[in-house]
Amino acid sequence: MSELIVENLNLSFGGIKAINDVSFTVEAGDIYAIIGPNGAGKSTIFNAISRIYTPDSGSIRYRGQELLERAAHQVVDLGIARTFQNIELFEKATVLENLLVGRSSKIRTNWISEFFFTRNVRKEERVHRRKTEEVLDLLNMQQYRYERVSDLAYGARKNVELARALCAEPEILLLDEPASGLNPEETTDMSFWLKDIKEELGVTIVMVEHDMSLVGRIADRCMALANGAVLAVGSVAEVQSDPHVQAAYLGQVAA
Ligand SMILES: Nc1ncnc2c1ncn2[C@@H]1O[C@H](COP(=O)(O)OP(=O)(O)OP(=O)(O)O)[C@@H](O)[C@H]1O
Repeated sequence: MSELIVENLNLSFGGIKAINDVSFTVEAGDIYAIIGPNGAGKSTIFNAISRIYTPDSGSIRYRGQELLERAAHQVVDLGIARTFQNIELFEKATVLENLLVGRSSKIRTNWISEFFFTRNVRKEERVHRRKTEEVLDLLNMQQYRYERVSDLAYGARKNVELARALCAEPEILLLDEPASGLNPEETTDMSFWLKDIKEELGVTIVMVEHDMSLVGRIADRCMALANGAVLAVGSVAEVQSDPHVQAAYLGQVAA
């Protein structure tokens, strides 16, 4: 089943055409990789899906619903969570506190019941804590629970960001460069976490990634972009062997 259908997306910043008639489809349960050289438009696509940017034209349908008719907070409520290229966490807060922030889209009680700390609030808090513990277990992060984010190494902070996105119980996870800044061992760990998230939680993953070793290991489908336009779509092997991709993307990386 198609989970996300992007059609004829166009987005310009002044004279720069960041996205040029981009269309692609993500099937439910897949890991879908978006690759391309710097400035290709990868993050802009994520920002359009999560409604930070409004495209000039086109359509982004998630399970049949037009996302361009929704505001950013509604996109999260629909089950789409994301991470950012540059880690965006509350640095002075603990890991657990950051994860509880990830639960905010699931909070159903209002400020009056919270003020009086009613039974519903206590019950809801238990559910949030249980969910965050499940995520900590899944990503093997229990030992970091009470650590301040600012005290963690970079690789661990990347995991916290992933964990926080998972705490929203998403159906689709948009990951902007999950392996950037990670060493080879951490990248291997990340590939296992992402496979677990796909296989154990059934979450669809769309990831922007430069690290082709990670993409090759886990992506079911791949789209290559350059200058805002689609160069090739297919399996990772098909996309990597496409002559347009080799010229535009791999050529630049090798240069
Ligand atoms: N807010 C913005 N204002 C103006 N131009 C922007 C803005 N965001 C992106 N761009 C431009 O749009 C184009 C696509 O940028 P984008 O960040 O999507 O590329 P990218 O493929 O994610 O690159 P990278 O791999 O370096 O992150 C670039 O030319 C970029 O300079």
